[in-house]
Amino acid sequence: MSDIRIHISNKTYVLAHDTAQFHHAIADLDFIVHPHQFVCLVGPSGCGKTTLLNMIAGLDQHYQGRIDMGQTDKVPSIGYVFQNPRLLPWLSVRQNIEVVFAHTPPTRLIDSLLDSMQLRDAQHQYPERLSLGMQRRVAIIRAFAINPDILLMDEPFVSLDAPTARQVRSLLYSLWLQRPHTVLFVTHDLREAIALADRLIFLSPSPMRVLSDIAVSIARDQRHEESRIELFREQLLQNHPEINGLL
Ligand SMILES: Nc1ncnc2c1ncn2[C@@H]1O[C@H](COP(=O)(O)OP(=O)(O)OP(=O)(O)O)[C@@H](O)[C@H]1O
Repeated sequence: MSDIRIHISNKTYVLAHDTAQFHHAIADLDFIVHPHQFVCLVGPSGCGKTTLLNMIAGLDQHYQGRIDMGQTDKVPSIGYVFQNPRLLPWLSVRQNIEVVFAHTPPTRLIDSLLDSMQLRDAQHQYPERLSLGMQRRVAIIRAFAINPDILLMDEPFVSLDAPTARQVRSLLYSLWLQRPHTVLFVTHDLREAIALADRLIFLSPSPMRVLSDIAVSIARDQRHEESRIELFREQLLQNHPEINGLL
């Protein structure tokens, strides 16, 4: 696995109600993601974060620029956890995970992921019986199960209550430590970003570009300490006036 290079020189949306007008979503966005890095993208609502993830996932190809996954011999595999867990209601938890495999699903891997996300007992339940936090955990397992070259996560804990968000975040973090993947994780929550990331990329309002690219220096085994996270956050806001008022 090599670096992922993202250079978007221009992304515009033509407006549906008036095709002569357009919205300039992204301009000169440039950054590199190193293998197995956990990168959080932080920016104001509507700045273009989901647009960028969709472009990386290949769901939106209408832009000028280049996204280079560094692989010429095979199409990179991409895991995508959307804001909405997008589970199929007629399939059980386990079947919702197995559905991503074209051939025989890897039983032991799925068992291990269900254990990591504390969902083994719920594996035969259907989505309507699950809490939102459980549904989000299933979506995370489904994305990890294919062992993707890059894992895209679009505010996966949005609209969870604070204790549930903390629980799912901590499960995700432990899973990622066991199986370190390259992650691009979108969030509005600066404390969440600091608790998870190797690197924080702050994005401007549209047209979106990189405002700051900051390494998180807190040791991995101290990320559960809220006082460490808060201290880092305060220093960050003090030392980087450009990100004040962004969120
Ligand atoms: N299909 C579309 N047509 C026109 N404009 C669009 C379209 N999709 C998104 N936009 C606009 O592009 C901008 C970026 O949207 P996007 O959803 O990528 O932002 P975001 O940063 O992910 O927002 P949020 O944090 O609120 O989820 C917004 O102004 C949005 O209205």
